[in-house]
Amino acid sequence: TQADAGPQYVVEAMDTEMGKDIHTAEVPISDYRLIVTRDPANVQAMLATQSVDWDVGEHRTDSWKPLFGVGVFTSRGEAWKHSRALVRPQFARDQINDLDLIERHVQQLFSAIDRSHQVSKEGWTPEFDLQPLFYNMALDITTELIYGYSAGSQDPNGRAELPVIPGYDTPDRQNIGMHMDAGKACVETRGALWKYRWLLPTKALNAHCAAVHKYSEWFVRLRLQRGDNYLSKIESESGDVSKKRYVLLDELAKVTQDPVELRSQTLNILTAGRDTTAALMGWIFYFLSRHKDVFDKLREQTLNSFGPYVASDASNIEFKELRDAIPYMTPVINETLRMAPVIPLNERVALRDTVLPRGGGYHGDEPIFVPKGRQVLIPTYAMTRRQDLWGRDVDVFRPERWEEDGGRKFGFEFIPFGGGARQCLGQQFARTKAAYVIVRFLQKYDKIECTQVPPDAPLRFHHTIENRSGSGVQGHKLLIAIPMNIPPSFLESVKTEFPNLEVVHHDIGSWGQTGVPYPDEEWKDVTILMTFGAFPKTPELAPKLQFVQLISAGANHILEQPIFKDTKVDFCTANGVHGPQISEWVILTYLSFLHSFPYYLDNQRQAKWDRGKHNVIEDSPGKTVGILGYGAIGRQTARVATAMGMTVHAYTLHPRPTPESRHDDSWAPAGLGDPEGTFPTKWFSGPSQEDLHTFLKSGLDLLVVATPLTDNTKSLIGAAEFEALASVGKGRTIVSNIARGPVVNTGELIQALDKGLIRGAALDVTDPEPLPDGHPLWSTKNVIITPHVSGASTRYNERALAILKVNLGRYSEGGRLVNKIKKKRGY
Ligand code: HEM
Repeated sequence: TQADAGPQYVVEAMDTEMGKDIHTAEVPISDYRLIVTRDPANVQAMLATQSVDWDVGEHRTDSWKPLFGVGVFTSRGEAWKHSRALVRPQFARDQINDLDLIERHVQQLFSAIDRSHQVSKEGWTPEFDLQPLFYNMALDITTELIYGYSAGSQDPNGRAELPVIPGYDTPDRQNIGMHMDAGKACVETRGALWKYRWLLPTKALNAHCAAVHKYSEWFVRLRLQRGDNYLSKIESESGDVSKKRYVLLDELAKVTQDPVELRSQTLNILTAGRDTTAALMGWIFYFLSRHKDVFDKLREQTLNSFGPYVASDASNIEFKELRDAIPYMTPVINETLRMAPVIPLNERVALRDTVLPRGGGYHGDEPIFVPKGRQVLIPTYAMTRRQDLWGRDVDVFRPERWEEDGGRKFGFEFIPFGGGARQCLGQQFARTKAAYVIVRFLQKYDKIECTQVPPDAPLRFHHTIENRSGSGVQGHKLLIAIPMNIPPSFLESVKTEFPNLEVVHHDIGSWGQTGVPYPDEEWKDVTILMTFGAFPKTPELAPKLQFVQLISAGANHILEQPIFKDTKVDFCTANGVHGPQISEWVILTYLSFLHSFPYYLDNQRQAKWDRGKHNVIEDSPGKTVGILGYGAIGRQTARVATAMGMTVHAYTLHPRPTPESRHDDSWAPAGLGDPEGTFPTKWFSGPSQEDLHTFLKSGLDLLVVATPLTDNTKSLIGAAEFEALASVGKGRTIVSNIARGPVVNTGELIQALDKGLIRGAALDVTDPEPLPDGHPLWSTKNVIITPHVSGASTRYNERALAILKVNLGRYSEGGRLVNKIKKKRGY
């Protein structure tokens, strides 16, 4: 679906188009018919009791085969039986739940967090996305379990050295995750377009398949060359040689020596085991961060059983205890899987003419005929959203439901791990791994806070095995072409959070530079660009470009660029970078007037001790600031002014009558600005001069001009407006312009100051600009002028990069980009 929420769409479509009590339907899709059933009785028949009549469809098997070969996950019929018999015994062994292995990788996860996210004095790390870290960790654990050596994605510098196989290049451990993800993305598109898959280009898919195969083949070759138990005896990355380790490839090679079979079976397990558990852990922490009561209860039980965190010692955590010692653990994991089944859609195909037990007849409770070849969609997600099965609070995350009535028993209405003949082989391993990671996390961290806004935004699922958060920039290339140094800590944190995003930085000479010293052919892979105004020579050179993050708060300078005008590329501004420094400038100059600072500074220059003006000094509590244009700068100014005891009046072009309409979802540094729009006590709006004057006559001590310069705002503040201010303010208003010079009519401003209609003017911008020598404004009384510098701050770059990071996160989640420019409007 457009919203990329296929599983939810199935529920909504069934509920609205058929009714909440209809659970099985046949739907025509283009030129074929599909059965959808969320009836556990039918699901049980297909997966278990009548499984001989059913198998997975060729969409699944044939679309996956190029990438992972024929294995337990990608085969049907006899080939599947053979595969299952080969790998199943491995999962019955306790050694597969190797807690030492998991512990080492959990420690690397903690180190990755510590490296990139400095803890504040209050003990909090900055906000970051855990999901990609879980993907890395799961990749490392699964590759080590399967091949003996981990991909080392969490700690590339700490990778164990590989032996040399003469004539074979060592495998590309750096990029295996990226190739798997990008290959999977191609496979999914092929699967979705199944009949028309021949329309799709195959070059990228072939390249990813070749890279994934080559990776696996290298280990298979090593094992076959060096013989039995070679892999399990190699020194583990911890340097521990004392214990014989479990390595899946070692064990499988005792049964078959066919290199293609070994490659395919191990890759099948690698894909089945990696993304699923990573996504599950992501969802668990998704819910824990939103449910403090659950977090606290689980943490209390964890500490009671295993004590507080000791980095070097996890030896008291036993496999069995993980299951039994923390009663709340299974309810939390189950409830997560109910709310967010990692595989929300499954399917089967009828191998022969057959029946499903329910869905037919007038009341829908009689069997239905299913002809051979008909595909049946099993919306796992829809079954765990049925109120009649789970209760009215079905949409609420409540682990306690699993503890009620002596513990909830479940059947085929809860099948996150499938069921029957093809039930997941890794369920135990996945649950152990998830429980172990939770225990170590809760031992180490006493709180976790969700920073998503709003925290209860709808869940988004995709039809494939993944949690949408944080993984969506895999295979992307970010080019940063800006005139600034990028702190290594920033690059490091981007690497950690978006491990498969390629980042290239060009420190171009100046803001004005339009070209990037970047060969034309290199542009072709760039998908994300950060710049002020440096673009490829033609849009065609960057065909994959998806979004551009500008480092400026405005976009006037790019409106005529073909890449802006003529393409669908999204553009985002750095709106919000200026809030803190410009609001400080506004208050600084305002207080300078109140505290007679220009007078005292002049005296100081002349070494003159003269208290002359002290009896006219004022302070600001109780005074009123009017903010013309309530955007990022205005909102931060309102925050500071409110803290000083001032009253805030806001003016916006369009009315903001409801609390929602006062919200602002553009970027602001954490804890700053006024995202909710709650500081103004009065809100004015309207396009006419009369509307504007109503605002100006509201008794303003300070008027902050913070509106963009457009044809409509040119000379917006002129003689009539100064009169309006004076009619109520009696000459007490100070006008502060931090917008653009032409918004205020310069000649009429000078007259207003001369006539005493306003008390003073603080101008960071003038018209003309730069203000020429001898211009009368220089010598007008009660004016403070600075040369367009209020937006400068040593922290500008840091904030611009923070916006980029927010947008990388949002883009990767498929979410709405922050500060996105509406192209028609131009800002
Ligand atoms: C939260 C974690 C996991 C979930 C939710 C999950 C879910 C599933 C589901 C729903 C199926 C059945 C597919 C079908 O009916 O066609 C399945 C199959 C399978 N899973 Fe998992 N899985 C998880 C973790 C793992 C892990 C960690 C491994 C291995 C290390 C694994 C190995 C397999 C294999 C080999 C199959 C194929 C079984 C067959 O077709 O015979 N899974 N999994």
